[in-house]
Amino acid sequence: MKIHLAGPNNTVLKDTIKITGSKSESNRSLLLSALYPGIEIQNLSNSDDAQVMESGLMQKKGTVNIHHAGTAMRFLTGYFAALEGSDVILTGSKRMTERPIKILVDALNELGADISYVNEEGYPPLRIKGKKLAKNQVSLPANISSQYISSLLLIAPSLENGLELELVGKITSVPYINMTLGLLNEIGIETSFQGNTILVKPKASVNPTALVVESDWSSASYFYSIVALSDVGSAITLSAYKKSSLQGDSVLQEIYTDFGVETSFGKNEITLIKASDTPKSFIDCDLVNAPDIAQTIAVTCFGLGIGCHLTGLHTLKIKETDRLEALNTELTKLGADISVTDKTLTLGTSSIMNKDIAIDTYNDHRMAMAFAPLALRTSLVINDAMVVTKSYPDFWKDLEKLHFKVREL
Ligand SMILES: O=C(O)C1=C[C@@H](OP(=O)(O)O)[C@@H](O)[C@H](O)C1
Ligand SMILES: C=C(OP(=O)(O)O)C(=O)O
Repeated sequence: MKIHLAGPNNTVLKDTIKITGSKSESNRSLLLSALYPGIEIQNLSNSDDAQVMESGLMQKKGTVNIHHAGTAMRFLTGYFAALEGSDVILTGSKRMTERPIKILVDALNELGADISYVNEEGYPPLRIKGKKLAKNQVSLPANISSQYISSLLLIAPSLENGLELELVGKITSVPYINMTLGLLNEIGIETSFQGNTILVKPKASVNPTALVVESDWSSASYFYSIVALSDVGSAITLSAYKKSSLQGDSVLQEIYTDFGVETSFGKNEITLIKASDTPKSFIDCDLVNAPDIAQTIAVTCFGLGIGCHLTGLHTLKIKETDRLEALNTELTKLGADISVTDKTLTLGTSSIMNKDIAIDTYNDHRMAMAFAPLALRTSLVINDAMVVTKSYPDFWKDLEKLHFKVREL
């Protein structure tokens, strides 16, 4: 579906929006509840990625297709590898067959798993025959994707002797590792993370617990961008959020002060307020701990006409699409002065914004959602707009609530 998007007539925005649960917390919680009966999950994400995770966990034989969901691909690889009696082909979308998984497969096979490649070595689809994993120590490179580490950590307490992981190299996306450990701790599993070593103690069963998934901070980023591009006095309330979050993308609160957006916490909610019309003139930001908000920040800077230098982006090339190339192409179409390397993005100060440009989304939900706030400055076309269902199925409905004009073409 292709849409034409225009901003609201009144650009002082006021509304309240309930955002679905974090897909990262949801997919971890779903896996833990499959391993440990008695875990109840509240505010589960309604995203495609959580749905494929939930149905994947119910299978033990045959083909399991997780479409575009990186977390489901990586977490289910660990899950099936340690699930005695399972025999599955784990596969996904065409893009998923291009996203590397060798580091995780090598680590699991080293622990005693039986995983082989159906086609190309190092990439899905995988043939996984579940068995008891005999060893409890392994080391793996930590600079490509933290999801490999989280996958091992999630099954770790169910292994007879727990797990000791040694992380090699510079660790990327650290908050996601801490999120995994935080959830293990919430259900009573002991862990430690010191230097490059993570330890997880074994646990045969857990007490009945409710895991309350916080709403998704990466999804909140699009409203930060909308508020940044709106007029002073705008106030958008989002629920359900906690002051002490497991999600690294909650760093948005600090980053967006540079764009004049203040965050105030209420009970289970945040209000984003456009407090000032004088954003910083240049944004310098290392996003190694929060890669999923890179697209949002780059587009906010472009919308405000301010330059930026974003670093720590080396993982963006292996996500839903090569996000650095996608940003380069789409922002150039809009008139931006942009350059990218394989780990950085630089945007020059610019006042040009071409009108009615059709934004391609490359099967990447974040391309569609990151560009949408620009409708406050110019009308846009978003191609393949329903890509948003990967993490945020109600995104366009929520923009209509804010009086954006969303017209199907
Ligand atoms: O563990 C997770 O839930 C995630 C980890 C990050 O991936 P990388 O560790 O591959 O950067 C992030 O980009 C992804 O959206 C979700
Ligand atoms: C990278 C992402 O997801 P995944 O790796 O889980 O597909 C994302 O949602 O931005």
